[in-house]
Amino acid sequence: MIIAIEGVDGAGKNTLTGRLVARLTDSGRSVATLAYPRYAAEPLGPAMRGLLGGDARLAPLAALPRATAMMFALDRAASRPELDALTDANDVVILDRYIASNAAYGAARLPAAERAGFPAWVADLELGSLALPAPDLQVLLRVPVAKARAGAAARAGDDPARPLDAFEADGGLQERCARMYEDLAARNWISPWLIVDRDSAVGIIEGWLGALLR
Ligand SMILES: Nc1ncnc2c1ncn2[C@@H]1O[C@H](COP(=O)(O)OP(=O)(O)O)[C@@H](O)[C@H]1O
Ligand SMILES: Cc1cn([C@H]2C[C@H](O)[C@@H](COP(=O)(O)OP(=O)(O)O)O2)c(=O)[nH]c1=O
Repeated sequence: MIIAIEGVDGAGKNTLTGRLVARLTDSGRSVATLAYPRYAAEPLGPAMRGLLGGDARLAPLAALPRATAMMFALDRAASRPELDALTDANDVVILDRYIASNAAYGAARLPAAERAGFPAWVADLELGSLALPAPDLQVLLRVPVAKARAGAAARAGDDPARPLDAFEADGGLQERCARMYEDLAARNWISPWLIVDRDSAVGIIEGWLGALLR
């Protein structure tokens, strides 16, 4: 079973993923995780990092939301053997971001008139052309954008190796993204969604999984 954790930068996806792994492991489930984008995976990882980090050589690509989204989608397509192996070997695979990140961030980067149609473009590309598996459950970790931004900024301050990237530094983008996520979750885009906050997230997700894995 594939669960995707989604939300704006600094929402707490990585923290929640760790807590879920601990809780599920304690209850005897086998769990694996995978985080997208896969910065460490050649050949696309360094390009995605450069694109988000403002590498001037990639500026023409970074300026095009569809080109940027294509890069993230191709990273997922290239991860398919790893994703399939993890899915086969475990009860639960938790993904820290997946296809909906492209729908939310890509739409948020487009002019308003092109936004509404973008999630369908992503679904056609990733579920259609690239034949990626739909997640069984998508979790929107809902945190006020100002709070998430403060978390991302604190993390960047604590870790010199992790400065804010171009998307994280753009407050307007994060606000539009949060609205896109609300829209995707409200209409259960490509699969069922759960909306949770930081405090209740682990318990609610565990409850859902208990029913699904029975
Ligand atoms: N449940 C929580 N309660 C309080 N702080 C949290 C919680 N989850 C995450 N944080 C803090 O918020 C910041 C961003 O968390 P992180 O998990 O790295 O977010 P993301 O993976 O969504 O970017 C970190 O400083 C983290 O310690
Ligand atoms: C996985 C993915 C991420 N993104 C964006 C969201 C983030 O702002 C950015 C980087 O992902 P992020 O998870 O924030 O990586 P890290 O926290 O390790 O730097 O890429 C997309 O636009 N589409 C995608 O498919």
